[in-house]
Amino acid sequence: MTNTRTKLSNSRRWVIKLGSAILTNNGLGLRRESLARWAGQIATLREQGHEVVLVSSGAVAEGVVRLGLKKRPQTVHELQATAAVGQMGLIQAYESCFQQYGIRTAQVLLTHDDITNRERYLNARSTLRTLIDFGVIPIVNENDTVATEEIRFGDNDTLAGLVTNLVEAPALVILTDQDGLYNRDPRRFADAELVSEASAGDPELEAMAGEGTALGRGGMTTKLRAAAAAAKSGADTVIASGQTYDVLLRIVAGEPLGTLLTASRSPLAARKQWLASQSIVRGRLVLDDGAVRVLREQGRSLLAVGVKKVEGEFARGEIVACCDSAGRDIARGLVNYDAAETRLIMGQPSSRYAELLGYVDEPELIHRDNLIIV
Ligand SMILES: Nc1ncnc2c1ncn2[C@@H]1O[C@H](COP(=O)(O)OP(=O)(O)O)[C@@H](O)[C@H]1O
Ligand SMILES: N[C@@H](CCC(=O)OP(=O)(O)O)C(=O)O
Repeated sequence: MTNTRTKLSNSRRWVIKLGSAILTNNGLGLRRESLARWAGQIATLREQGHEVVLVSSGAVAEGVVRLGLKKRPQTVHELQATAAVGQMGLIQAYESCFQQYGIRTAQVLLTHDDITNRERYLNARSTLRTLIDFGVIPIVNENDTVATEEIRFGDNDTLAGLVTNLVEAPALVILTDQDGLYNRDPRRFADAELVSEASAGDPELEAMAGEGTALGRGGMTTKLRAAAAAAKSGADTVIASGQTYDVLLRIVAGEPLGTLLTASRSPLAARKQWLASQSIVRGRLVLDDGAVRVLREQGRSLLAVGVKKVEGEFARGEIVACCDSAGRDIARGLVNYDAAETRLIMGQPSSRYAELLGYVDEPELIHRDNLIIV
């Protein structure tokens, strides 16, 4: 076992992407027996203490059958309508598989815009994290009714990479119909060799990747891009075959299956480096001496009780600077409340947030994972 495989097996949270190529009967309906097998493995992972977020394709394939069509439609509006019909069946299939293990599931439909827009990003992130905290398995798919490029292209890999960032999972597994990334397309070259490990984002890999199948057309290119995106938040990616026996259990146990694409930084280090590189600071919080001390000396989160003054206008999720009473910058971080809300809760304990704001998001004003000392 390589060091990274061992490290990977210690990951608590896993994003697992199931692609059209293995999930569907050649684009006509879902492979329910395979789905039941993966659900069984995921139930075991949960018993072992792992958290799982699923990114699943298959809506169009299931819609094709439900609508009695002979083949996958061609036009974008027909694909969208077919996905809307099929998504019902997809979710129903997951719900009944997981129900056998007493596990609740939730449907989460996202577009890329939901993830790139800062505020919607934070909302999607809070919802997904809350679902995980509730012990629910989120089943994520592209919101095909409004997406156009992705549905035409048949790519849920990119979404899986973005979801990995969103839930800050240290590990992403992409299950497809090949054993992993080969040095060239194994469907076209019989002598293609499997790449067992490489760095995510290595430009040399793209040259090896070809197009995908007719149903899932992203092929290896989109999987490599997803791994590069996941690596930005410090996640390692494994690309493997969904047909391999007990594939998920074995990958999580650290067995060297498929292709491992490693991230160069840990998730926390990646986030802190991203924070340090951001130059736009939207506002300033003046802290009392006690707050300055716990931030600096104990690496704690910032609570509103330690804030004396709020300067500037900022939205939830933007970056603010924190300074001491003499005006010296001591930290910066992503703030959980906007400027008006922060003015209402400053100097107050978290227990009063609900009364002052009418609701509570997070108990911290800036969580320690989203804070760097400068
Ligand atoms: N270098 C490569 N290594 C492995 N598979 C490749 C490579 N280049 C292209 N492919 C193709 O990518 C396909 C998987 O991608 P895709 O059809 O998009 O699947 P999914 O629906 O799982 O996302 C494989 O069937 C394979 O033919
Ligand atoms: N979102 C769509 C299709 C996405 C898709 O096929 O992507 P992929 O599994 O990456 O080939 C669906 O559920 O049918």
